[in-house]
Amino acid sequence: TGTTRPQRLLRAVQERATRGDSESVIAAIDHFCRHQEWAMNVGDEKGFILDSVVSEVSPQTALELGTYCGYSTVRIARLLPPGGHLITLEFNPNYAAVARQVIAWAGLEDMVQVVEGASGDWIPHLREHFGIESFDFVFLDHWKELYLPDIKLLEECGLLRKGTVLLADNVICPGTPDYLEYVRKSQSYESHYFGSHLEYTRAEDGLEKSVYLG
Ligand SMILES: Nc1ncc2ncn(CCCCCNC(=O)c3cc(-c4ccc(F)cc4)cc(O)c3O)c2n1
Ligand SMILES: [Mg+2]
Repeated sequence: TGTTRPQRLLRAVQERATRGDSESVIAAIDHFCRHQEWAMNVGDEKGFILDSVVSEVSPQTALELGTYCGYSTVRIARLLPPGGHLITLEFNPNYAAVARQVIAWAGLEDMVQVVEGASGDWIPHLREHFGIESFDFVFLDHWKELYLPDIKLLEECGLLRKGTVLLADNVICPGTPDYLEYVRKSQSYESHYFGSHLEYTRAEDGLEKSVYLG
């Protein structure tokens, strides 16, 4: 019994961040992970790269696979253009419950939909359930071995369009070798690697940005 790490992270947000101020929520989580307990958020260094890609794409429709505590959800949602909307899939109901509260503390609940369940089960139903034609932006941060099957599923379901930008976390650590090989070799993608570090550590990691060419 006792609290879980996500619950302790949420308490740090509620104690340190200002309601409605997404920057203070991001700072509170980074402070908690750097000075109290490491957690698998994309973090501030890779988060800066995520911010620049989201700002460049300025997506009306965005999908995140793997919400965890909602840190990257807040980073993305705070940069969406007017009318923009983010759907984030989370497998673990405890993580989803914490993420909803973190997103609400940041005042971003109107732009975000946290959906509980497995990516593979939900992707085929996103169009009918949420009226999504296709995604402008997809952030991959869930089970590393599901990155490749899930983008193939997104392709098959017609949820990617010419120019859709995929951004994948952890392509070095823990690593997603089959995904990397696929997007770098496929004629359907234009890929670029952004070198960085595993969140809150000096270990090597990075983000792979892949534009779907149709
Ligand atoms: N199917 C489905 N659909 C939807 C879903 N939503 C969540 N899940 C389950 C995903 C569970 C968490 C995924 N994330 C990671 O595992 C992760 C790990 C590290 C890491 C850990 C230890 C180290 F020593 C070094 C690096 C760092 C990261 O940045 C990571 O993102 C889903 N599954
Ligand atoms: Mg990650």
